[in-house]
Amino acid sequence: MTESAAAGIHPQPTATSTPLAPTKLQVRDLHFYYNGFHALKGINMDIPEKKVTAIIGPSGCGKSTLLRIFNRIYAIYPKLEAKGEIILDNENILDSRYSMNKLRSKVGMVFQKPVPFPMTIFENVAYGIRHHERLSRADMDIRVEQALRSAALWDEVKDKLKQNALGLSGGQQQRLCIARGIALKPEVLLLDEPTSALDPIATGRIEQLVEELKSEYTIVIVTHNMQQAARVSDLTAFMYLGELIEFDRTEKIFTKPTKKQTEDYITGRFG
Ligand SMILES: Nc1ncnc2c1ncn2[C@@H]1O[C@H](COP(=O)(O)OP(=O)(O)OP(=O)(O)O)[C@@H](O)[C@H]1O
Repeated sequence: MTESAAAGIHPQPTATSTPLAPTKLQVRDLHFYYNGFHALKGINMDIPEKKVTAIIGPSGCGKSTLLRIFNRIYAIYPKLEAKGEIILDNENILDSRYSMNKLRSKVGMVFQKPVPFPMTIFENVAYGIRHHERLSRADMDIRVEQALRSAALWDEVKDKLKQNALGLSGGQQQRLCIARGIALKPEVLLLDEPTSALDPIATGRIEQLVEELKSEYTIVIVTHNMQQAARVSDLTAFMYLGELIEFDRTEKIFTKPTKKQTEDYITGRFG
């Protein structure tokens, strides 16, 4: 074993790159089937800790499918099947014995459209925490405030915590959903096109937030927006027809991609 492998630092699956950080999620020969349809074909990638990894590619290439496997959302549907391994902290999260509760506490997810619960701003954040932990009233107040501060929303909502969350703007709702995810203190945060329903100002705030959050969380973001991938991510994965075509440092993907398909996509020749 090499010294870096022994230290848990795995090279990215491209010949030229050197690892940015220890690996947090190791994807090994991952295949995914929707009722027999082969949607992901032998994906291998090492996602580094406390960095932002973007997944890009044309519609239908499997970006969201891959992201959702990281917290096993598919497991609730009987005809969906994943094969291969995803190692998180030395354990295979695809193993049916791996506890879903544990996975939910380690891996948080934020969806494309913000979907606050129809309850107060405070309760939106507190709800998930209550499911996992018993906290005193005072401790809960602190946790909710911390989460809202981390999501850069506290100053805007601190005087209206008892108001219904549905009264917030779209951008505020999305930051509330991020606060809800952060409140459980996950290690990995999955963002599925988190700004596609937002205006440019709200998008800018979320991008800034992603930049701030990466000091504490391993972030994986799916985006249709290549400029966004270039702005926020350290590494970019380009997918096409269920395969991982190229995965490297973002700067390299956008300036000197190795594969022709990547180049064609980033220069707008297809997709
Ligand atoms: N529930 C499903 N049942 C059957 N096939 C599905 C299902 N969801 C996705 N697929 C198929 O799997 C493939 C990958 O879909 P996925 O949603 O992961 O792509 P994507 O890259 O995220 O696309 P988009 O950018 O349009 O969101 C596509 O061919 C899609 O039609």
